Amino acid sequence: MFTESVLVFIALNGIFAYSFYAVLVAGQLSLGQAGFAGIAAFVAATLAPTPASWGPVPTLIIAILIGMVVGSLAAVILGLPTMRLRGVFLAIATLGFAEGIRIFILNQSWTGGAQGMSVPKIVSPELAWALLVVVAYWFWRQGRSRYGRALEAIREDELAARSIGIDVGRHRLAAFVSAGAIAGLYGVLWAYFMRIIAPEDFSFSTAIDGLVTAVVGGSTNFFGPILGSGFQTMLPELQRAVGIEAGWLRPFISGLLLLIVILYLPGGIASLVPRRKQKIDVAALTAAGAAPAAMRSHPAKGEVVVQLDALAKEYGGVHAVQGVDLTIRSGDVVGLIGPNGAGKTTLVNMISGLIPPSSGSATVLGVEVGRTPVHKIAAAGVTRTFQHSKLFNRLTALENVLIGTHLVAKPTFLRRLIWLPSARRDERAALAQAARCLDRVGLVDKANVEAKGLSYGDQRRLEIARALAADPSILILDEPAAGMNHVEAEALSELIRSLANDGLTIIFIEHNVGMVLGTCDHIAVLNFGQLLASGTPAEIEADERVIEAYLGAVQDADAEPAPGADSTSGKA
Ligand SMILES: Nc1ncnc2c1ncn2[C@@H]1O[C@H](COP(=O)(O)OP(=O)(O)OP(=O)(O)O)[C@@H](O)[C@H]1O
Repeated sequence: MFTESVLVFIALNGIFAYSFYAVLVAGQLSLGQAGFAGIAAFVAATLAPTPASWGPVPTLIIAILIGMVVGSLAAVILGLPTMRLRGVFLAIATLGFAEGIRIFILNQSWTGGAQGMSVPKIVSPELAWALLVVVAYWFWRQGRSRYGRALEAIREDELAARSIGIDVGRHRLAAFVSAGAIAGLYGVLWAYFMRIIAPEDFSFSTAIDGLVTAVVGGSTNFFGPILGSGFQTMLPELQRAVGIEAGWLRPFISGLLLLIVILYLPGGIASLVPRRKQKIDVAALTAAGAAPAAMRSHPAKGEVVVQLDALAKEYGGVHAVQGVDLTIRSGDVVGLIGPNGAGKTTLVNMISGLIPPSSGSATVLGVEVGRTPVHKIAAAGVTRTFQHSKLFNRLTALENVLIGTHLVAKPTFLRRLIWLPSARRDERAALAQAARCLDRVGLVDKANVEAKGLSYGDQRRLEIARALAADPSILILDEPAAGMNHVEAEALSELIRSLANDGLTIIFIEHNVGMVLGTCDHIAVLNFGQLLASGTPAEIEADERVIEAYLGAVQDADAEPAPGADSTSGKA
């Protein structure tokens, strides 16, 4: 059953599946890999020397290098214009590209057209498996590196990843290029094993086979593609061994399996293999006080950190924010209050760079927002939480916060590949930073719990810990006390004050007026998108316009709770 070709095919299909895995880990669905493999195989087979002149192994090494470079270049050419596409749109665009390549190869004389090209056979099972192990090793080491975590964050929630400071476009392109390089490697190995290559070897069905292998094997575990390939390649062999000839059986079982995996086993076959969960003794880590990650410098107390001038945002005819002038100074706790729909979230979305203003200007930590991408504003020192929690739900609390250290942690992937002790030190420093932040919000004992398993109040605190992990100068909290009980809200208020005492500037939206009055140095009141009033809590409490537009309504609601008028939690 394990003939030479079965062994080689398991390895080759595994390598090809890794080229899908490379982008699936970042949540991208690409079908361009067959095109990358095809162009790489034909170019390498044309340009590489013959075994007669250079010997078989050097010939193959040169062909592999050419193939990987060609595959990467093809991925860059396709990736640059398509990296903004998501889901099925990316799949269609990449599929179109791959088909274009196949037709191009089909119509060239140097490729032999439909007849294809003959190539010397050099690849042996040992060699194919050695290369599969190298590729698997690459993804194993990638997994728990800063780069690997960033890809995971992008897959789980792209917006949250951006607000943590991850350059999503660059990471997605990097993942795409690695997919191109590995597809190129596959193309060359295929060519130098099969003796003859034809454009049909790199068709749509080849891409689908690779994708199915990666998905069935599992795209959240580095050994998934090997399991998927073993399963997919062995299926027809098993069929033959038990004497079933039906040719439709393999595609039928593959299709069925794909359906089962998508519906019931999102982690693929790999998720059935029991895995040692990375349980981390956070308490020990916090106590040991490992070397801190590279922290940044912060503005001096009282320095202007946010300057809004005539800031406005329009949605069609809706003036969500109109002509807001506001100055925020370093170390202050600033509360944003106002009725539902007053424009509070729109305002903080502009400050954090999530949406550009329609007019006016906003300078945040010296950066002009509107022209600056979110991750650069995060890099300048602004992190945030969201009105509707944007945690990475399938990851543990600690993993969530660890991703939050992206901006202050050092890149470790390449050093992890060669086991440099400095990479381990930097990973521990990032872990210690994450542990400290969990400790700060009182979640150390929940470090190893998945985010989706936490209570609502804990999820809110976890989002704060994740935002703190980047060592920001400005922390924006959008309704942090929503869903918290009285005691939890009080603890949160204390946390906010203690963070401000450490020099952090905090801007927070909250409907719990008592908490806002008791926590803030300054309060800005928005009404119908305009700044109704701004001042100290005492000034705001005594302001007739504020009482009329907002505080009066909140007090009435407190006296007689009515549906939809929740003064303590607001809407989540
Ligand atoms: N993407 C959008 N498209 C169209 N209108 C929007 C959009 N986002 C916000 N708005 C509108 O802008 C106005 C301000 O909304 P915003 O969410 O900023 O208010 P808010 O004060 O945060 O309200 P809440 O307290 O309910 O969260 C509302 O009328 C809202 O419907």
